[in-house]
Amino acid sequence: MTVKIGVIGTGAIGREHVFRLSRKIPGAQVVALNDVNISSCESINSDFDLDAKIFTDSHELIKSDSVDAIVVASWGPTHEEFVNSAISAGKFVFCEKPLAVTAEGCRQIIDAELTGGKRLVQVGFMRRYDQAYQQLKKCLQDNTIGHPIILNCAHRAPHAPGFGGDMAITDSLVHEFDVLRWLLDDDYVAAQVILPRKTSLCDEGLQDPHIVQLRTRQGIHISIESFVNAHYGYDIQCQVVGEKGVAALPEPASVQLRELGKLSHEILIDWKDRFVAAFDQEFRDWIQSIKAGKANGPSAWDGYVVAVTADACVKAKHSGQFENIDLPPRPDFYQ
Ligand SMILES: NC(=O)c1ccc[n+]([C@@H]2O[C@H](COP(=O)([O-])OP(=O)(O)OC[C@H]3O[C@@H](n4cnc5c(N)ncnc54)[C@H](O)[C@@H]3O)[C@@H](O)[C@H]2O)c1
Ligand SMILES: O[C@H]1[C@H](O)[C@@H](O)[C@H](O)[C@@H](O)[C@H]1O
Repeated sequence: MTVKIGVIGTGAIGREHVFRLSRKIPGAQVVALNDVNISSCESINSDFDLDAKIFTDSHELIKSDSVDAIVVASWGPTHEEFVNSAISAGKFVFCEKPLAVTAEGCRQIIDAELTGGKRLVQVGFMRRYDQAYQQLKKCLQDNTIGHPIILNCAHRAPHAPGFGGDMAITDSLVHEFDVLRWLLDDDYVAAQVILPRKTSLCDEGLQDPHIVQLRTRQGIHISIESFVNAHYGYDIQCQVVGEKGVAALPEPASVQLRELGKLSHEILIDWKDRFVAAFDQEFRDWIQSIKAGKANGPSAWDGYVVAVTADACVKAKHSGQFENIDLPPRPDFYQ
């Protein structure tokens, strides 16, 4: 069986996903494209030698009989509308983060899925599929370092073009908010945001970096440095301090060089290169889950928890205080 896919949003990541679904993932075929910028769909068809039908109306693409499942990779504020439309059409939908830009929007998606009685939504939290994070999780599950007590993490990117307001939290740190609760099998109860001296090497008016502190139900203290204009590279760090040892996320493999009086390693620059294998695995799993008839990756509930966490962090950034993260009980549907 080939899963026929329609992709909404063919910008930077939409283009990447069309490429991987068409060239790398068995059992998938991209048959339909939609973007407000039609020329980006046309160039994808010609660059990847595809013959996908270009829809000018995203809702027509979602309803089309020729489309089995939808990938939403458009601008964040459009996600909620397209995911709800896919649920109404009874179709599987993979939605890039964020699931919705408000926690309330995520909650409504959960309600729609619960009413339909079937898990259809997967959210694009690809770090769970990254081998380095999986190795770190295995180390914690094996109790190698005892109970985790403190996490020291960093999310550094060279530049953040187009970033404004609180996007370092709502657009970037959402990856940490998802992957760390998955890593620890825990949930957050409170957040505080500390604002260090601003870098002078970013757009005027932007606060960068941030230090986000999270407290979990088990009492674990998490500190995440978000520095999205760090210039030197794309660098994701996660160190877990346990009762009897320390475990750190493995670095991406790179050749160790000794030359001209230096010992060096390359550091990646682009997020696409850091998580390429994770994106591939995420889509392999998604296609398998569609064939099996039930979405099983990061769920609408996970998208909701992340949105509640991001809201608390934004509030904490402006109040300077610890803010509570209040979650209702997780519905059995998402266990
Ligand atoms: N998982 C990840 O690591 C990751 C990486 C990058 C981006 N993303 C997410 O993917 C989404 C897209 O990001 P991007 O970097 O590709 O942005 P982008 O700006 O390059 O692309 C967004 C595309 O959406 C299109 N679009 C906007 N409104 C639309 C609408 N109403 N209908 C159809 N198309 C519409 C735009 O024309 C554009 O082509 C964002 O939500 C972003 O947070 C996730
Ligand atoms: O949209 C991107 C993407 O999600 C990357 O994985 C993340 O590290 C960036 O900071 C973010 O802006």
